[in-house]
Amino acid sequence: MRDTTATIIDGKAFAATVREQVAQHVARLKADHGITPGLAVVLVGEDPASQVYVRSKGTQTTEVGMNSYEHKLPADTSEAELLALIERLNRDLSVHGILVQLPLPAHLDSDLVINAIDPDKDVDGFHISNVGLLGTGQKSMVPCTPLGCLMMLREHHGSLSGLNAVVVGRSNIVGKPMAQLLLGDSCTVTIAHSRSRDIEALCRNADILIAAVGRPEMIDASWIKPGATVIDVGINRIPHPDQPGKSKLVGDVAYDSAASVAGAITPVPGGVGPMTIACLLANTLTACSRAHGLPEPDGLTA
Ligand SMILES: Nc1nc2c(c(=O)[nH]1)N[C@@H](CN(C=O)c1ccc(C(=O)N[C@@H](CCC(=O)O)C(=O)O)cc1)CN2
Repeated sequence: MRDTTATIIDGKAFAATVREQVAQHVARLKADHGITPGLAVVLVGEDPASQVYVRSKGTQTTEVGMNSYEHKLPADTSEAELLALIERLNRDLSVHGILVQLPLPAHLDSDLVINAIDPDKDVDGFHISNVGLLGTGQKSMVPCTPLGCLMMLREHHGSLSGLNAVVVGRSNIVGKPMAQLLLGDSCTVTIAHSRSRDIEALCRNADILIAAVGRPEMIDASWIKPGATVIDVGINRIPHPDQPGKSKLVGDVAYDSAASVAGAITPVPGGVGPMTIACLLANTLTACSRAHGLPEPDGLTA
């Protein structure tokens, strides 16, 4: 083990700079073209974490000068009602971005709902057209969490070309698009998952390790190559070890252990999470610029 500790990649501070850049572009869009980007967020049901995220999205959208449209629907909303709302938002010219907060209640088919969103307004980048465009290296809307990770990696490393990147987790919303983005930046990419053989050895080969499995503190120092950059996407609430009845937020990485070996690491909270919403604002600005045939903001897309 090295006796140094890792550089902390401060996602909270980075997200503030992204929001500032978005705000400056929005001010220019208003002043020069009389355009205000609009983001519609749809929440179905009362999942407490989703309510917090949706509130935060609304507040941050208005703080950067965009219009925020919140649609809160009851948990028993039918698929037909939800699809009708999406259709209305697709046609609404004041709405440039549409996001349906996940997870949806179990009776709703998430794939069907997401694929009903106009791909040009799909600021989550989850629509099958955007998935295909990203996978073939074409211009698309890019999922917010992986985009935030990529921005932090580019800022920390400069070029990522030729680096070994291991993504632990193969979800459609983080693992797979993250791997595509790293490939786009010329990394050598491995996607590891629960069935991977000797997953620790795979990870120890990584110059860049992305943890996106949703298992609290699964990855410790013994999985990490000395000096590697570790990006922790996990957000897991566990019982607080010292305060009975309270909970604590941890990532997929055992932070103290990992930080003793890694070269750089994102904390939880305050790492990837804040970048997710900042990138949602960046994507809304991108969608608005494209809709009006205006140049896309530099440094805010993949
Ligand atoms: N339609 C979508 N649904 C969901 C997404 C998404 O990108 N699109 N991602 C997650 C939830 N999420 C945004 O929606 C999100 C999660 C976490 C954070 C965040 O800032 N986390 C903080 C800690 C917050 C806390 O104390 O609980 C941090 O990590 O510092 C922002 C957004 C699932 N659904």
